[in-house]
Amino acid sequence: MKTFDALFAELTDKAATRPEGSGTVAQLDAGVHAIGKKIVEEAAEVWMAAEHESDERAAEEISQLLYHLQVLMVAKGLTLDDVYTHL
Ligand SMILES: N=c1c2ncn([C@@H]3O[C@H](COP(=O)(O)OP(=O)(O)OP(=O)(O)O)[C@@H](O)[C@H]3O)c2ncn1[C@@H]1O[C@H](COP(=O)(O)O)[C@@H](O)[C@H]1O
Repeated sequence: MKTFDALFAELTDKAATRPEGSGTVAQLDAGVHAIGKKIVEEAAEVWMAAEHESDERAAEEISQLLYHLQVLMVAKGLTLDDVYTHL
């Protein structure tokens, strides 16, 4: 099972190596504005799933929100430590 830290390492590598067909690379190329809009969309989906759908659906939407937050971190050049220091 993938962890938050392992996903971040994977996305950081994708940004550096830019493999063909990577959705992450496409999002990074779209830029911070587009990634930010995706985060807002995913956050709304988390809310709706938590209030109206199953726990499994809510967990799935949360995983997608975490992914998009990580894409934004990579786009901004933020590290895990930059965030963890505020937890
Ligand atoms: N964990 C994720 C992940 N979660 C969410 N997403 C993306 O976020 C989208 C979720 O969007 P929705 O379900 O809201 O569907 P949608 O609105 O139709 O999506 P779009 O049309 O906006 O793409 C998915 O379609 C994926 O594009 C993810 N994309 C990739 N990963 C992981 O990131 C890693 C790198 O992926 P690639 O860069 O694609 O190789 C791999 O381990 C992947 O499993």
